[in-house]
Amino acid sequence: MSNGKKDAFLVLNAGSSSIKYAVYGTDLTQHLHGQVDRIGIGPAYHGGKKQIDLPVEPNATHAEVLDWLLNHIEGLSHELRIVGAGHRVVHGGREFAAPARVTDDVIAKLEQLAPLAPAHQPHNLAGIRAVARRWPDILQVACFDTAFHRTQPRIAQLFAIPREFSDDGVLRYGFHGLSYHYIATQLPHHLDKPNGRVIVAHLGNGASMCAMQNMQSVATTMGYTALDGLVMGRRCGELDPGVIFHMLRDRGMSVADIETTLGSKSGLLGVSGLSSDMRDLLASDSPQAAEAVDLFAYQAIKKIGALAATLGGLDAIVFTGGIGENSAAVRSRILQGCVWLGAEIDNSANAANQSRITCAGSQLAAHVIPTDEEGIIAGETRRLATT
Ligand SMILES: Nc1ncnc2c1ncn2[C@@H]1O[C@H](COP(=O)(O)OP(=O)(O)O)[C@@H](O)[C@H]1O
Ligand SMILES: CC(=O)OP(=O)(O)O
Ligand SMILES: [Mg+2]
Repeated sequence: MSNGKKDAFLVLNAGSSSIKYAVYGTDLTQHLHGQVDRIGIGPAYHGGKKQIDLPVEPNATHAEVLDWLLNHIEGLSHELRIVGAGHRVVHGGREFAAPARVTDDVIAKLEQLAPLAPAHQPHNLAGIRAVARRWPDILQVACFDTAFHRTQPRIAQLFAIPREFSDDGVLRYGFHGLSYHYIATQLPHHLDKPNGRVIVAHLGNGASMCAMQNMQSVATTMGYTALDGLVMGRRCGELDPGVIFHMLRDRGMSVADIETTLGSKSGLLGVSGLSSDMRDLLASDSPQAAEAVDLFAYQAIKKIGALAATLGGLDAIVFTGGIGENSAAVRSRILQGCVWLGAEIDNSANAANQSRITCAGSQLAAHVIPTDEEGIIAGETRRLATT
């Protein structure tokens, strides 16, 4: 405490279409929490019960939104003194298997990983730099999306390419690890068999699944980058690598064109031709929007089948992330494809976003658990601040 102000930690979580923030006391009491979403479409701010359109252009960048947000947070938190900041950093590569204090050397290493997470890492690093400018000399902690998946067995991390690549770190790292870490801490409060065979589906603008056994990651759908796996808002997910040769050779596309096409013009946006936002697609009567939603559900069902096979069966599935937490329609579509695994959906529990959305006695339990990446980052920031 200084000047009557209470010490506090700021948490920033920059996703591909959102920036979430929170401010916690040193006892981890949450003082503020909010987010700007729909970045790139028409940013809107939600904080507490307030939802406002931002005083920025509809196509405002993450950097412009961040600038507005830090001013806004400072305005809201004048009784607090920011003494540390924790950041979500999407790619930690091979080196960062645990949260790290940010130093110039750490920033340089994270910068090198930025090409592997172009929709995230630059925003994560911009957040670190913006905080350093505003609150020089405070402790900053980087918490990695990749770290939770380091428990995957080697076989789950390997691509079937020549060994020299894997030896150099071309491996399935997996992402959304802060979300999976939080959900793992919640499984004992929700599931009958928290140590059993569980698939957690983090369905947001980026989407992935994690197969857990004993609450640890044993397999995941994202890979070396966050492009692999499920259909996402703007990312293609699983793709035959031959399509890339076709784009290069037969369409004369550059590497940069291909990266933009697969990383920000594909997924729900590319298939629907309408929007990357699931809410827009569900509200639309266009056949292309319906096909995009069909493909999203189809790929999710397919990946559940594959992950359930690696687990040798399935006890529970947990939905989280913007779509997973809020869309009864999408959860219902996915669970209809899990009847063979013993899912009996409870439609009224599902419509109400309740914690358990399958009937009592359903062989496969399905749950909705809101994620809290910010809470995990705050805990880690305090841990590093006090050790
Ligand atoms: N009520 C809803 N129904 C369907 N989809 C929703 C709903 N609320 C949010 N979403 C979806 O969640 C996505 C954002 O998820 P979120 O996990 O917050 O994103 P990010 O990946 O940027 O962290 C939006 O693009 C939108 O498609
Ligand atoms: C890794 C990733 O896809 O994150 P997000 O869902 O926040 O875009
Ligand atoms: Mg996210």
